[in-house]
Amino acid sequence: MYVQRGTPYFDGAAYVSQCPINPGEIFTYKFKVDRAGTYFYHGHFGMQRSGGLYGSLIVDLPASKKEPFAYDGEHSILLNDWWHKSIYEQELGLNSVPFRFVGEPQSLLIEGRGKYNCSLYPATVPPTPGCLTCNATSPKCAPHVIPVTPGKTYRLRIASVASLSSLNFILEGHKMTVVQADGRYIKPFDVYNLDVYSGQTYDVLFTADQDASKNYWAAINVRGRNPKTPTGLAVLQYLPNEATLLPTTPAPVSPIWNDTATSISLAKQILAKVGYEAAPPKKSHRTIVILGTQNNINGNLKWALNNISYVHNPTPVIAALKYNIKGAIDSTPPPDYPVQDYNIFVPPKPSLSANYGSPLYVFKRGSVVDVIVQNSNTLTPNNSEIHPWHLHGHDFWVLGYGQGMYDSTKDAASFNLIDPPVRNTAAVFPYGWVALRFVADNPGAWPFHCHIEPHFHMGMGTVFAEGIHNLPKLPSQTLGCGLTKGLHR
Ligand SMILES: O=C1O[C@H]([C@@H](O)CO)C(O)=C1O
Repeated sequence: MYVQRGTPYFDGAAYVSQCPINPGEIFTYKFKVDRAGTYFYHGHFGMQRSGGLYGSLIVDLPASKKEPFAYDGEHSILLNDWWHKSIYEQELGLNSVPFRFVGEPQSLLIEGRGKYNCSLYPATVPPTPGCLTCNATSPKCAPHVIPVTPGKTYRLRIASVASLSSLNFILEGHKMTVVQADGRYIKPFDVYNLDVYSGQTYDVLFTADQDASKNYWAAINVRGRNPKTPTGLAVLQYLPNEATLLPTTPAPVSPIWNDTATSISLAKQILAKVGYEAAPPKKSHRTIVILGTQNNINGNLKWALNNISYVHNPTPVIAALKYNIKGAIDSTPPPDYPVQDYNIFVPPKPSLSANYGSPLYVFKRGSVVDVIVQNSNTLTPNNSEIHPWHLHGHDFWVLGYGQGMYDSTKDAASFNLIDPPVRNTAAVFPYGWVALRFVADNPGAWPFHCHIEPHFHMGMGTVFAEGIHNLPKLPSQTLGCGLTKGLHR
């Protein structure tokens, strides 16, 4: 389980440690509700999120405070993708030689509901009886309904816990004003469709100002991957119309999946609301450049960062550092950005083999860190994918996006230091880079990883740590596995 704004123990230890929770065991998570906004929680291990372990988390402002925007009502819009194969089968495929990818999802879900055309089910597999009787009027299978009163303004709290898909959200015929990203204020801007990457949240406002005799579709489509999944649909119900009055219009269409330019220009429109979010420090103390590559390690398909494919540490990282447990963690420093002449536009050379590892980046507490994530070509020629990068325990400023190879002299000069958005998940686009700045001011050990569940599973992550010795005594519940066995201090 992962809580976005947890205590150092739980938004870090529970994840980084991989300490299993035994059946029947009661585990308490504490976290400080320190910022109003739209968040979510989810399980991270063994593809738990793909299996349905997630939910939304909404933190209201104290009664004495007001948002800098007005609305009459609000709805949660939790987005996800869904597979028919169990998470165990998916995980097994990812770990197998030859590799079997999870493939495109069977359905896209809005608030946990989606649909599937049962006639596509292979004739050899008898459909479940529920599947046969499912239709739009059966309450069990009906799409999610978003009721609105004509003329009123609503806040949609959109969050994506998708395992794989980058999604594009549309409210048929309605303009949306985007006011928050990842729970932080942004300069409001208007859109008719919005890209939402896994791990991101957006708060948007819209007014129910269309023909009130009809209902409308709320829709999600796949971006960034050649879609094989039909549009995910919910019903925007104009009261007092019946919820079962389905729109007669076709499912809304998003920009075509490989129109990266549109996604990049949308990302660049997202700027902080000045006066509500602080500007970043003008300089960083340390810059790390992380090259993400897809690699073949002894026949296994993996992702690697600077040639290291991340494997989880069997010992809780925080405990290993705090108690100096010998041999518990990889003491080799993470490699620097590898080969200067690396060509990001072609698949990695077979001679450039990656290795497994669990290196840690340890930062001085309070220091300002820049992270440049560089994207590259996968093992498939002419292919580079979107990766939403997510940092636990901190928000970062998104200083800039660029195409091609990052150039430290030229590109650093173009960083936005005036009003970059503050967030916790930012996409790196195909063949591009993204520059992030954060203050290492939250004692703990924090995963930094691609939020695509199979990609993290395949090694696309690392751990950032700071101020471990400033942590109080660790709760005994975080100890007990790996080399912390029997260590109850
Ligand atoms: O990690 C991935 O693996 C597949 C493909 O690259 C190899 O099958 C895919 O589309 C991914 O996103």
